[in-house]
Amino acid sequence: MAVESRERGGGQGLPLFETKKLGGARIGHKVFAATILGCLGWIWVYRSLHLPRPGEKGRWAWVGMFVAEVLFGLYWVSTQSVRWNAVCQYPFKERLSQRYENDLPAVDVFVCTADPEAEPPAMVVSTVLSAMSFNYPPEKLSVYLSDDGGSALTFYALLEASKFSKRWIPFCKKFKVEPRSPGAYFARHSDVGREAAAAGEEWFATRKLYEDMKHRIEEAMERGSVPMEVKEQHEGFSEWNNPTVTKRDHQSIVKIVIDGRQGDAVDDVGCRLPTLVYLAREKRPQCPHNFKAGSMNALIRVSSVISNAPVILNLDCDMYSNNSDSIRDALCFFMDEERGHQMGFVQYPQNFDNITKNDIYFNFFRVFNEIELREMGGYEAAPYCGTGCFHRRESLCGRQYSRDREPEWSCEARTRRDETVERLEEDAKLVADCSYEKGSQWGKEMGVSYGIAAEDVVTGLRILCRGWRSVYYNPKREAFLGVAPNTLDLSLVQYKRWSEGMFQIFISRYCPLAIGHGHIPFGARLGYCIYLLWAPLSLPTLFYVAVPPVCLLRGVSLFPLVGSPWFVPFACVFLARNAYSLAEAVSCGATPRAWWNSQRMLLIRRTTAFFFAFADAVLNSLGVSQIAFDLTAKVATEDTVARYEKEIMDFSGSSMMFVSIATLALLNLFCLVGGLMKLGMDFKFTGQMVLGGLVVLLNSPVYHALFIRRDKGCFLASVVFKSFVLASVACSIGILMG
Ligand SMILES: O=c1ccn([C@@H]2O[C@H](COP(=O)(O)OP(=O)(O)O[C@H]3O[C@H](CO)[C@@H](O)[C@H](O)[C@H]3O)[C@@H](O)[C@H]2O)c(=O)[nH]1
Ligand SMILES: [Mn+2]
Repeated sequence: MAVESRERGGGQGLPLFETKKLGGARIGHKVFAATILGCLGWIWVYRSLHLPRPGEKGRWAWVGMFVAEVLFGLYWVSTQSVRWNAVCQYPFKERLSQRYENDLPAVDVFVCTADPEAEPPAMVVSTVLSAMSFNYPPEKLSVYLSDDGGSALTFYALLEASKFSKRWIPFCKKFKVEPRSPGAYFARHSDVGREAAAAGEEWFATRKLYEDMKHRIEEAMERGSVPMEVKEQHEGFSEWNNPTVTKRDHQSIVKIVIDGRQGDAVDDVGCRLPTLVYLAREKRPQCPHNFKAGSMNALIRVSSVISNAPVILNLDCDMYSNNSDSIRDALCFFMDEERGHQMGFVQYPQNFDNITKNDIYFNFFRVFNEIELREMGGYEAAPYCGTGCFHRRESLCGRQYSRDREPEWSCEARTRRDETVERLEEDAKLVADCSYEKGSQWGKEMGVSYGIAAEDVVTGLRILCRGWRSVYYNPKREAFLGVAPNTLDLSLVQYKRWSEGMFQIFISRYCPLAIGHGHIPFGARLGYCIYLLWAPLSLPTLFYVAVPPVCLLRGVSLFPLVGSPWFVPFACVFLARNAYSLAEAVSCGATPRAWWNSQRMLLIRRTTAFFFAFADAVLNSLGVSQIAFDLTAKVATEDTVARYEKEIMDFSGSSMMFVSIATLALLNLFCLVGGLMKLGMDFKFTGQMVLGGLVVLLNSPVYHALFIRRDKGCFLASVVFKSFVLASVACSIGILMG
């Protein structure tokens, strides 16, 4: 097929994508890296030469500082692996359509949702509608919604969306609407805008239809049930007739809501509609369902029965498509005649449409998207990040890459064009049953991996180890936009899941330092470790922010005298590292204030989420605890949203993480004040005071919430009480020991 099509023209022989190396300040970076490395060595020499002898005061603190500094140093070295190989990708979708417009492969889009309360169905179906209206031949497009909430309300919302799509898709195509999520589009464009003026009546009518639909869905949500007359209209609701059907206990439900093969599946202007499928895989209390990984695997199998497209796009339910050409861009990487055959997956960055100017919770992965992922892409080993990712079905299903196999783009021979809908649904239900996976390779060699809270990253690594390559593509116009957590609690819970999952990978047999020889370049494997080691990084960080302040109270000096030559490397590392990270963030579009906020969030994450993740991962590996998937809620009360938009931190929550945040902040404050009173401005302690002073400065919103603010986003009284007690105990121990 490839040869034949190429002859049809379309810039014959020209590649479908180009990869360009990003040059930039390479020499400057090398000088910087060498300087830091030199200084790190200098610090280590200082520590080993000045270690207090056994029995001397502060020996253990010194040993701890030494170990922490060695670990920070090594970690820093690994972060350099993703700072010298950046590339930029340029797909040529015009060439793609010139050469292959009639032979484009079918694409299956998977959208996962898990809970109608945390993930409102109105939002979910907006994402589904954005996927249905991709600029792509509809007969080759199928959209699957996996509902782990097993909720009739979500099914109802999908039915509503299928009706609305008949109006929405032609509207999008006619007026070249972007983004094609109706929720996002109407939120962004008002009725006095240019768009409304251009489309006139039709614009208002479409918005009215959308708002009525949204209203009906939200009303059903509030009532907690689907309207009776709707239930009677669609036999699909009979699945929920049995009162024993609950979120955690129900049979497989598969409903082909739109069957794209049928002649009558057309929109308001007579164009074909894409296929639309609702899936709630079987759930039984005694049967582990493996969270999102389990739902992805059920989707892979169910879709193989119904449409079996060779390309799969995976989206979280909040990640709507912001660019209707993303499929075409992604296909350029898979279909390029030279290099396409080895591409296993194409990852787009995760972006959000609710980031505030100074990004108080450091949600926006700016440097990660603009620098680190581009570098991983430079190694052709971009990680799979769970959403916004196009997969080749065969690589996701566990197939080894082989040079000799021609890629198979046509739908598999086993197309079931003539099968009835009922038959397809019955067959699909079988593969969505719990029993289907028993004793199989699903979750192991096939599909998305089980047992690790970061199922996406480990799955990506395993695909790379089977010889496939991966691309990271970061287009100018964001391809997908989602909802970032808007409270501290949500953000920390999310980071806890990520860091725990990633550390689990590090201690599993898929540790990238141990596997991937010959498949994944060493630099990329080291690059993976940056994230996989988040959790253990909490230990030296906790030491570094808890022990020096206590030592200050005790009068134990941990840093060299200001003015002595030994002070130079400390100052150098501190200044150069921060200046560099500030410059990096600003060059990626962050405000200086956002950078400052990011430093606070790094401190908070490392001392809370990462630490608890570390503890849980260790317990988990000992078999004491089980992995969990704490969903990130995508809705919040008005009060919370208002605080988020005003960039006021929200500390409400009773988790131990909040106790840790407040305790560390208070400890540093008490010790700094105590130390200053006891020691005055002693140059021997300047280093410690500066360190403590910085921690206090970073924590200013914490003190504000502890002592001044009186709104609902403050710490709970119980958290305040516990942290005062803990901080005071730590200080007293310090004083007594001194
Ligand atoms: O049992 C479950 C739990 C979650 N989900 C879905 O998984 C997606 C991601 O969940 P979310 O709570 O939004 O987590 P995030 O932290 O935002 O997710 C990131 O991190 C996860 C791994 O930790 C990846 O699975 C996600 O794709 C990635 O976007 C959502 O669409 C959920 O509906 C399920 O389908 N079933
Ligand atoms: Mn999410």
